Amino acid sequence: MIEVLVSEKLVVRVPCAVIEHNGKVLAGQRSPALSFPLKWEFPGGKAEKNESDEEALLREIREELNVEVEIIHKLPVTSKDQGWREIILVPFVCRLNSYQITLTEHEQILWLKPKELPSLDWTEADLNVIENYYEYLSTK
Ligand SMILES: Nc1nc2c([nH]c(=O)n2[C@H]2C[C@H](O)[C@@H](COP(=O)(O)OP(=O)(O)OP(=O)(O)O)O2)c(=O)[nH]1
Repeated sequence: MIEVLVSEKLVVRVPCAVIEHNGKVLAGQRSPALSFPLKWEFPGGKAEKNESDEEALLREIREELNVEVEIIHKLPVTSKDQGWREIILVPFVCRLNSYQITLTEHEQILWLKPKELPSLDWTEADLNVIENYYEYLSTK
């Protein structure tokens, strides 16, 4: 995991995936046992030492969903200040390359049309990701 102290604050880099398939997007609900319990997120997780954002993303998606994805587009980085640490979300639009999903960490997943995404209770940082995803869709 890469954790950098900047001005006494821990900065954590978290690549995450906006996975598209058949016009829908995958949303994952966090486990009740984790931080941000039961909030919705884009699958991904903290990068490890010496890992690029892309490598970390592909590894996390394999670990959490047991599928392969292909990166299509990098969305703007967004951050969430938690007081004691700052989470830097690095979102990538991805497509599925294998289709048999097995959940190892999430409580559940949902496939939603892009316009349906705001109906879920997302982590705060993800609201920016959704806005940036809409912006990306509008330019396609
Ligand atoms: N994967 C992912 N994490 C997110 C999103 N939004 C958001 O605030 N986060 C936060 C939740 C976690 O604190 C962190 C990702 O950490 P992680 O998934 O590798 O591990 P974790 O739940 O055990 O993390 P932690 O909070 O206990 O340190 O980023 C998101 O869309 N996707």
